[in-house]
Amino acid sequence: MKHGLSYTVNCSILLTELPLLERPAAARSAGFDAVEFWWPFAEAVPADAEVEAFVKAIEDAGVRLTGLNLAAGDMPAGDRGLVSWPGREKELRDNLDVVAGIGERLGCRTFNALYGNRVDGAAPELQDELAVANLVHAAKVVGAIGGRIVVEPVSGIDAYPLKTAGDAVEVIDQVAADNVLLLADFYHLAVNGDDVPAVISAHAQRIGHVQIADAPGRGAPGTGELPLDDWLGALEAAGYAGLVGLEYKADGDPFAWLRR
Ligand SMILES: O=C(O)C(=O)CO
Repeated sequence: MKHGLSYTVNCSILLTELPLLERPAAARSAGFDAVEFWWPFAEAVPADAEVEAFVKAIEDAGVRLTGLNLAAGDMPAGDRGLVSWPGREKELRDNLDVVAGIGERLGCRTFNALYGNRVDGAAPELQDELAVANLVHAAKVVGAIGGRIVVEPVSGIDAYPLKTAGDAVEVIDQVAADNVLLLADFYHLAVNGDDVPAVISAHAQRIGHVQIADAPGRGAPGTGELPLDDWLGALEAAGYAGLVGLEYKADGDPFAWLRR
């Protein structure tokens, strides 16, 4: 390893052979003390009992919840966030209250606000204005518990407008809140053709979270061609001291590469 950064297991993409609530304990058994999740409920505002079961699963597993995505719509159907989606403002705000409640109870302070896809019939400029207003609000809500919002460029969905770190930083600049930072997912950035070493040099101070997967294929490190270890070393040397989210797909033992 060319870095000393610690990992957090993304339990929405890993360990998916298990029911969601069993994944934190499986991450713990595999030797990790930190997990992160995409929004783990079908609804933006789930029933109290569902929230209780989720909180209990994390607490009982003895892991920390280190990251949580805001509700993002129907992810399997291709939705990637509500932040710029006209007409879903109330749902997003209601969701944020639940998110902050979970964050407060579990000590989670990093929240991924997926931007949302371009919507047919909506003017992109108006979607972008709405996104900035929603992110200002989100920053206030999670700021009240000492939290931060991270904004993520994503690959694989043409309609998702934030492709590069520069696209996300442009939005973050407009929000102009200290607790809104870049989520640098090296897989998404590389697949979208971004220059990851240049992103690290230009934006290391504004990176609030990092995630990794190899490309092509979004598999574990070593299954593709990305120099992830070099990039993490460069990121650490540039001052990043946060966690690295393991956000890849895996068959068999998902953590074998860490023991090699
Ligand atoms: O949708 C994805 O691929 C993500 O990384 C969401 O956080």
